[in-house]
Amino acid sequence: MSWGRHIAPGQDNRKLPEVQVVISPLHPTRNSPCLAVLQALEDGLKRADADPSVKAVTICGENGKFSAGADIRGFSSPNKQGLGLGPIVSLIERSEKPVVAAIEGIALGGGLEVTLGCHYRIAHVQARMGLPEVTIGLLPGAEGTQRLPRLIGVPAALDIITTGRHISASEALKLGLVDEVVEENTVEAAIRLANRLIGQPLGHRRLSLKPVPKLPNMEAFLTEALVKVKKRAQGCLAPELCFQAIKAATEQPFADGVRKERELFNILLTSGQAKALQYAFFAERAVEKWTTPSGASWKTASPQPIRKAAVIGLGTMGRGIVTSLVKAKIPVVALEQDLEYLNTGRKAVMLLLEREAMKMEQGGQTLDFNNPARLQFAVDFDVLRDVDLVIEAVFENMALKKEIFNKLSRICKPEAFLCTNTSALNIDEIASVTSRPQQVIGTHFFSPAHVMRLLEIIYGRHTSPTTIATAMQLAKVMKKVGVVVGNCFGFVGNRMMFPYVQQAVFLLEEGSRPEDVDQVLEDFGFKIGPFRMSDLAGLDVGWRSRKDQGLTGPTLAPGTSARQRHGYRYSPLPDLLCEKGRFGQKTGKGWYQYEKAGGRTAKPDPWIHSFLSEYRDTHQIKTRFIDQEEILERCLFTLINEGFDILAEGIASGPEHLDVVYINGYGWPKHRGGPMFYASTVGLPNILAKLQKYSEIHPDVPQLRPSAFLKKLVAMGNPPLNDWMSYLHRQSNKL
Ligand SMILES: CCC/C=C/C(=O)SCCNC(=O)CCNC(=O)[C@H](O)C(C)(C)COP(=O)([O-])OP(=O)([O-])OC[C@H]1O[C@@H](n2cnc3c(N)ncnc32)[C@H](O)[C@@H]1OP(=O)([O-])[O-]
Repeated sequence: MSWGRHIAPGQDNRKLPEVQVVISPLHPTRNSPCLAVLQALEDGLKRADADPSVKAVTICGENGKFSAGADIRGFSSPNKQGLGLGPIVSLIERSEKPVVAAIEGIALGGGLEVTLGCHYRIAHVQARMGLPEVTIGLLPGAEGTQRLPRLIGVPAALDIITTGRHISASEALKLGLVDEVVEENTVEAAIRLANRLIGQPLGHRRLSLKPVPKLPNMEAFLTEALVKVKKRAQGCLAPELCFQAIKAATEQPFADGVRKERELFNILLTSGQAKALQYAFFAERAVEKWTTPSGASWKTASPQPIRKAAVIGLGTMGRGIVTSLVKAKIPVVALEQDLEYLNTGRKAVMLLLEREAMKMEQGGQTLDFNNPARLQFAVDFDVLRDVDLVIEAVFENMALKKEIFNKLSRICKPEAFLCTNTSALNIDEIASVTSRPQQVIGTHFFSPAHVMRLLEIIYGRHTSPTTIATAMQLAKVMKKVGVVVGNCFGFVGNRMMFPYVQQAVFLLEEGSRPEDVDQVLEDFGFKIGPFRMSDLAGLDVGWRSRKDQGLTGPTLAPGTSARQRHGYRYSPLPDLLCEKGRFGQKTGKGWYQYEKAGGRTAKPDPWIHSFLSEYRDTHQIKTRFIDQEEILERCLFTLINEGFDILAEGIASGPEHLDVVYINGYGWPKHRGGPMFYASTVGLPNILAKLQKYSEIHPDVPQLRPSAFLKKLVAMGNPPLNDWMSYLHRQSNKL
């Protein structure tokens, strides 16, 4: 090579790099590699600048990956490493020698900001880029909010910075974020370009010197954009502060914009939200490392390949599951009980797939689903003989599920895995009718299954580690977050949801209106409050389950008190609504009224208000004003209390599991880190004191009685969340 020397780490075989710099490793350790990396980058640049034989510089990453950005753990370390990156980006930009970034793999966060200091950027066709700081509660604080709008304009910069989405190399090229996309060796292409640039003027390539491209209606555009950003943020601070930083770029000179960016960054850094979001980032990765109380673990279990899968039942859940499998490129057979159901299901699946294909096309991807080798519809169980895995997604009915599993056990090849999509039924009972209980597992999908990320993976008494590992691998391939949990009624998610919804209904009995309760929980950050949720899901679902449990309906013993079951408080309100045909959105009436059956806009319903007051009169309940604090505490603290019981019983192996379930399956606001993280921020002694208070007022509600594990943790001095599980079996002499 003839162009002189450059900075190129990890390219020893090319005999080029005399100055070696690694920008940031993909797997940062907990120490402070960032400081070392920054120092090395700064030293390398200074040496290149001082050395007259160096004519141009190339910056690349190690092992085919440019950089995943700053070490996220560093933001909560005392020296806040990573914050010195801005001046280094400026140093790169000021270089009198051309600097070219060679982007391979990923360039995210601080990594992409480094490239914005470079004079040119070349990306490999497979590379992905983005500024995901917003997703961990921050903003691109290395001058990225000031440089990106200057490079690609305000609308595109706003989109990328406030959503944190990753973009492909082809989109980056279209936007002007990179100058060239190559299919060959990116570093060599960058070196070639650097060679051509030697001696050419660089002023016009220094982004800090460029104006932000004007829009004819910048003010109106920004006003409208802020409304959208706030709406999407649902109480999360970072998107709005990202917006403010970009707005500063449109109004102020570069240096002032950078000062504003720093000020906003510090607000975010010290906000509890950033801590919660960063906890959520690591929690999601921690649950991949599953273990069970019997000692099975991700470390020793190996997943089996799934070359062909089947889905039984093409109702709402089955359709979404088929769609997810097709998107994951797993050939799938979709089975229904007869041709009529099959045709309805087929139409619905094809519609979903067409919509998904359209969405994917916008991102430059294709979805092949019109090929019988990829997707086959059938009514005959015989077609299941060669599949590696079956997901049964029929109606929640134990007898029906057992019948199907018995059949599957006889028809499927011996090594095939049998999964049941259930939200509460006993996995062991389902497995008991098969000859291979070790290959039976629960896979609880969330509706709509092709959209929702959560997959609760429930192992039974006999489920083998290989089966768990295979289900986890399937979740990953389907781009879902698999969380391994034990077998109990409602598993983790629904079990914690029961007391939450129960409290919401009790609050109606005592004086609240559905819209009051929903508002408080939506203000907290839930995407949707419990009554809007119940209307959306359909009140009849819970009604059917309560009838099966003998809590209501014809099997209820005559003379049972209306508001008591088994000696505890019970509210018949949801049953009464169902008896009146108010099933929620599907019937146009539920806890709210809708414009029509199937309508989606919930309006407070005066009928419900008078129904509630008549109900209170009938049962001689004195209506009282219930403040927001009580609504929030009673709903959330009972949910958290159940979480402590779940941990104590070994149903989940750590609080992160519960948090990941709630964030990904139940609309819990991510910027509050999940219910157990939230509990740790409120303080366990506070939660305990409030539960004790409410439990004294409502002694007939066992869900308000504080969990023994919660009490123990408080007695042990309120340890930090990541130490909780180590206290499970320790003795406390204060109890
Ligand atoms: C003023 C300052 C300005 C700069 C701000 C920033 O740059 S903010 C940062 C902006 N950047 C981001 O927000 C990017 C965040 N990262 C990602 O989005 C993804 O990790 C990925 C797309 C890079 C790779 O996805 P994938 O599915 O291939 O792999 P995976 O996700 O399983 O990760 C593998 C392992 O690496 C770990 N780890 C990864 N990145 C970081 C990190 N930055 N830090 C720490 N750790 C990190 C991860 O925890 C896991 O560890 P484990 O469990 O093995 O011990």
